[in-house]
Amino acid sequence: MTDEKTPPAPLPPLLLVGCGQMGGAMLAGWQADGLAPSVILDRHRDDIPAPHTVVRQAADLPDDFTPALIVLATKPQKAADILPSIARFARHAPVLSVMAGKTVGGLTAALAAAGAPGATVIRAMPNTPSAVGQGMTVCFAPPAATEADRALCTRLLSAVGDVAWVAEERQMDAVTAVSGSGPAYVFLLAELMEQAGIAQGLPAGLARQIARRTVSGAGALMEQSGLDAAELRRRVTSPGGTTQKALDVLMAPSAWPAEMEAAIAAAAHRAHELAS
Ligand SMILES: NC(=O)c1ccc[n+]([C@@H]2O[C@H](COP(=O)([O-])OP(=O)(O)OC[C@H]3O[C@@H](n4cnc5c(N)ncnc54)[C@H](OP(=O)(O)O)[C@@H]3O)[C@@H](O)[C@H]2O)c1
Ligand code: PRO
Repeated sequence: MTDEKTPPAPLPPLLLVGCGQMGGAMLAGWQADGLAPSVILDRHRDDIPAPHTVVRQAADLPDDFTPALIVLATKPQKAADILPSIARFARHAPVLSVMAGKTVGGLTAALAAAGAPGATVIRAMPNTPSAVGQGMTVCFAPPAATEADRALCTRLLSAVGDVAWVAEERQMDAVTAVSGSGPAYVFLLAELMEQAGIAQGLPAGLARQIARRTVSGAGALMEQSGLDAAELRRRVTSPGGTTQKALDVLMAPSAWPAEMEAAIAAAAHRAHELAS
């Protein structure tokens, strides 16, 4: 008998289409987890070491490559250009799209028109903390996807963070607005706290250090404590103290509560628009 856990299955060979901010973030995590020799299509990357192969244009994709999964990580606006060039691989391997907005139905139809009828398409919305294994990815699979397809996606995406699945595709727009775009809201918070610290007379370097560390430290505390965010907030807020004065500004009904709701609604609306 041994207490040692069975190691997870090795990550399979991928065709990664687009290796920019999001594709690159996921690839960094997958490389750290022993990704099998894969092919990356991106015109800008020349820094990805063996055993992986980088091609700059779709015409250079090797005919004899048999990926277990095709990951689509180009901008949604480029989907129509790229899909015909990868359709030949989609006849044999499922497609995992991380493109905001693009629907399973739309991608499946485009692949069928490009010569891959009946291709299996699964959607995922990851975020850039995947680069450090702290990602949050939410997936949607249509009924045509098999349990093996779903397990493959879960295995791959759990190598770079947490994974959840939704049963209704329309929920992907809200997910995109909250966790896909969400790191940007948190980074903005760090930026604004730094600027406000400088406005209060702090040296720029110190303002930067305390803003960044406060954001990352609060995130780590939330993660490790498992407590509700609201309870952690209350534990900082002494009655009649300094935090309460700041929260009176931020939590006014027309301030952050309304602004965050409007911001997330705007992002979700844009995700919906990107479908077409
Ligand atoms: N960034 C995020 O935080 C995030 C989070 C979740 C989901 N996503 C989704 O992930 C996708 C990628 O976003 P991103 O921010 O990573 O975009 P990005 O940085 O522009 O990455 C896409 C990469 O693919 C390359 N590319 C596109 N078409 C190509 C072609 N035909 N041949 C060779 N290379 C090609 C692009 O080069 P060019 O720039 O020259 O075209 C670029 O290097 C989007 O659909 C987005 O909705 C992004
Ligand atoms: N980045 C992509 C966008 O801004 C999708 C979520 C995060 O459209």
